[in-house]
Amino acid sequence: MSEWVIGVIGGSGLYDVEGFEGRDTMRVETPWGDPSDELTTGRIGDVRFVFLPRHGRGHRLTPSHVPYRANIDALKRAGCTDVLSISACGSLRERYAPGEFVMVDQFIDRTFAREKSFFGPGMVAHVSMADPVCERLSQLAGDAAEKAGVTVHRSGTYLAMEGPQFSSRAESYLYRQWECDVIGMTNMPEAKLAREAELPYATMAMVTDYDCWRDATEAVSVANVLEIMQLNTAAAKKALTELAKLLSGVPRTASPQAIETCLDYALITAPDARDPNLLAKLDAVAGRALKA
Ligand SMILES: CSC[C@H]1O[C@H](OP(=O)(O)O)[C@H](O)[C@@H]1O
Ligand SMILES: Nc1ncnc2[nH]cnc12
Repeated sequence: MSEWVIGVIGGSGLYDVEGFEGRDTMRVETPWGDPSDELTTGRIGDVRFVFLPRHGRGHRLTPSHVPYRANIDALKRAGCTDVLSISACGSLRERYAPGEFVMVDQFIDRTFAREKSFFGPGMVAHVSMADPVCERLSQLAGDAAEKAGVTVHRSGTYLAMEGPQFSSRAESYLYRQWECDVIGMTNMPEAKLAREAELPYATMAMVTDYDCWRDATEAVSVANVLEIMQLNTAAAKKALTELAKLLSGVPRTASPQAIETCLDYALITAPDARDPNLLAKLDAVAGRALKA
């Protein structure tokens, strides 16, 4: 595997990426239903990208209704080697200001109304989420965002809440006590599913607001998120161009965290206890490990 194929999941405000050469769209069917939208493929320079708007074009899907399993399966079927999430988030820290980007390196998952695994009765797997993001991809995307002129924080804990309502002040204070740095509604279970699919995943979180803990600022609203998002998405698009430049001519090697083979240590169900129907659904995400 030597070519990079970067899957990009665009969040709120990022529904398309102009500037792909050889742009094409494709509908991908998955055993987990339809993904949020068509995939858009193309190249920036000589690097291949596959773009998927998380909430669908027109922002039709709530965070609870995003088909996370179908999205990750579709990106895997489309040949992605790595997946970059570009997401809006609220800041829980004074020093992470609106307009700045945070390369998330940890998550706390407080979502509760979503399918969180490709596995289940008849094929059980337990992947490690100790280090939930691909450090190499995170570093590269952070470097690219800096080259695009953005202030980038290289670590941060992302609290994933169910939504769709924003947090109460008491919740916002609590998450600060838990030492979370940013808050959003979507990157879990996405990161878990990417790991199950052996896809290196990183989150470029674009700060849009201070949630509702900060006395000096009005509480988050969609209006102020969208205002900042317009600036942030322009920067995110520039960052993708810079990422392509960084990857250009660099052969892809396996991730230093061996994410592409993590299922070798995760599958636990005995071969004769496996459910053939579930195995068939797992063809894209776990086909490599199940054949081994
Ligand atoms: C429009 S504000 C709340 C919304 O924005 C974030 O979405 P995404 O992560 O897809 O950029 C947040 O998680 C909420 O879904
Ligand atoms: N304050 C916030 N809480 C949850 N999700 C968000 N997305 C953008 N800002 C947010």
